[in-house]
Amino acid sequence: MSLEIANLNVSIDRIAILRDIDLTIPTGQMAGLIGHNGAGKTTLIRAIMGLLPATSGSIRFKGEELTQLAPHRRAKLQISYMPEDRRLIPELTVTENLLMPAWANHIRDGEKRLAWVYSLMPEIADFGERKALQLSGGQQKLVALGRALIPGRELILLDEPFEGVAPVLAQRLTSVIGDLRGEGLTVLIAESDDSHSAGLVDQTWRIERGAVAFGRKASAASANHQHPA
Ligand SMILES: Nc1ncnc2c1ncn2[C@@H]1O[C@H](COP(=O)(O)OP(=O)(O)OP(=O)(O)O)[C@@H](O)[C@H]1O
Repeated sequence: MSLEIANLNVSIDRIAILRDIDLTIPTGQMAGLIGHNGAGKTTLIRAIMGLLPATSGSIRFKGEELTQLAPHRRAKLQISYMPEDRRLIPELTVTENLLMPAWANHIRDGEKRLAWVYSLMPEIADFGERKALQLSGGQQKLVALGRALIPGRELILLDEPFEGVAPVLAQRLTSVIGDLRGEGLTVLIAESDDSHSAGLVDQTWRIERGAVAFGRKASAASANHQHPA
């Protein structure tokens, strides 16, 4: 079941921020959401998460109309998000930060999920006992991705995952996100340009001034996906 957004309008303080957004991501695919600063990427992600109400329109996932569901009910649909500013709890260890959504959402197999995240990113297992505040910005992005993956088994929304990250770590993030293929996850990657996501995604949606400008298939990524090397 895909993510299907239709005629979505979102206002903040009565100012229309998102206008008639139509966007679909088939299940298990990766999509890029590309737009300049202020185009509305974060607003769209927050609306999907239920952190901002829709003025009108529909967001459907797994057959459920999300606009009618409270944020904690959306979490039960195994939707999660990696915020642009990471929002780790600085005084907690990496492991504690990763397990936080499992505790908050009463996820029973949180430890198993943690082991899976550590297998995807062994480097963060190495500093699992360190406090989040001791990590570099790029390392924190890896941890924030891992934290999103603990509850996000169906749909994850990545808000500028590569922003402000040194090139080597950005490459590493790209590779980890690429490894999510075949896990059955539906993934949306917001970026100001497609420099990192172009090689990852099946399709790209462009957003300008709160409206989707166009969507297209990223044929190279689709082809790679269908015919893995
Ligand atoms: N709390 C708010 N109050 C008023 N306007 C807001 C608020 N949040 C966002 N906006 C406005 O909504 C528009 C879209 O912002 P949004 O953060 O979604 O853009 P973005 O594409 O994610 O860019 P950025 O990466 O700069 O955050 C911008 O014009 C912004 O000024």
